[in-house]
Amino acid sequence: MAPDLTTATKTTTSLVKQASISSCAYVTFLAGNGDYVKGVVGLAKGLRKVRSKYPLVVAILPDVPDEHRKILVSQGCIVKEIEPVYPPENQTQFAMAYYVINYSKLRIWEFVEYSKMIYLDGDIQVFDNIDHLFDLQDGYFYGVMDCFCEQTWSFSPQYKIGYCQQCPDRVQWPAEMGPKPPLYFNAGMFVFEPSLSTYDDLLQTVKVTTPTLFAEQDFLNMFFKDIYRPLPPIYNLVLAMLWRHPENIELEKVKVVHYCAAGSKPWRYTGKEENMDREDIKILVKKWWDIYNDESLDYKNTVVAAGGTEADLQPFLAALSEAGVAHYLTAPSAA
Ligand SMILES: O=c1ccn([C@@H]2O[C@H](COP(=O)(O)OP(=O)(O)O)[C@@H](O)[C@H]2O)c(=O)[nH]1
Ligand SMILES: OC[C@H]1O[C@H](O[C@@H]2[C@@H](O)[C@H](O)[C@@H](O)[C@H](O)[C@@H]2O)[C@H](O)[C@@H](O)[C@H]1O
Ligand SMILES: [Mn+2]
Repeated sequence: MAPDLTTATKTTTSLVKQASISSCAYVTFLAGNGDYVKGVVGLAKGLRKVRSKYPLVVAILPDVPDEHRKILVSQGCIVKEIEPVYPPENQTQFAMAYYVINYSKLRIWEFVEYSKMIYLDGDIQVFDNIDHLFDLQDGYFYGVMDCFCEQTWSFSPQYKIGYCQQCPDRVQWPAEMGPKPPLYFNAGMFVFEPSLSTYDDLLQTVKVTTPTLFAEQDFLNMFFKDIYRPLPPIYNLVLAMLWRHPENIELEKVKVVHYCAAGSKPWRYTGKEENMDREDIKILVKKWWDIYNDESLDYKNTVVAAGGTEADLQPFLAALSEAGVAHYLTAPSAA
């Protein structure tokens, strides 16, 4: 017996009231006409599965095809087109050539219709509700510390001496190399506050900052170093931590998984790359696919499961969208 619309209406009204106060949202970034759109669809469904009460905004570059945009809207995402941001002309070899497009992530600071946002890469999945992170104290930049031990870091001074912030006593930072690097976050997940003044400052600063190995991730670490506050690794498991620093990870407590290790993107997974034949990796990839393939988590089914057809709920969905609240009502748990 589907709940009557009165219930849905009450839920809607309270959600609209709440959102207009907090105006929070998750945000991710999509570029190109390739298969990362699958990552974003998986993320949208994962946030629904954990019953997040906030919407997912997708900042897309102009090269994202209409067909992908329609898929994202059909999954309840708020799609916002952004212009690319390019670093100054440079001879720098990025750790991965395509990192140059990641500077475009900086546009999300312009989304000032939201007071606080959580950025998540498209190759991230949220397996437990993390809405409580929106209650973190304002005025800081929150993210999870990265690891410097993977091959992708081989051109960095840290890698060359075997130093990693995840185990600072294994190899001490030598005094002759100057001060120890400040704590460094992985830019695949962070909690931030959109602000036009910060946005302008970011864009001005990027124009005069020489690009380095990890592109916008290095840039953001430099820019926010004075207000950066580390979050526990459960909020952004950089997969390499499983084999580089297993002592720092309790996999059963992890809430957010970042499929950034080489060969770990679930939608391209073959199991052939180094470490990709590990049992924990196979389990995490399957967990991603279970959500991606779960039709009960599709936006259109969650609206119907809330007791109405999409047409019945249009006025309320429009109000929700206006208030920046999640586009869907909490459906009976799919699990
Ligand atoms: O062709 C691409 C490459 C990257 N991205 C976006 O940029 C983010 C950062 O790239 P990636 O996650 O591959 O970097 P990694 O975390 O693996 O270093 C991705 O998660 C996507 O959100 C994209 O949309 N299309
Ligand atoms: O453009 C630079 C990127 O740098 C980061 O990815 C890296 C980092 O995690 C390394 O520590 C890993 O070794 C590596 O595999 C991985 O690609 C961010 O996840 C991504 O969003 C983006 O900012
Ligand atoms: Mn990533």
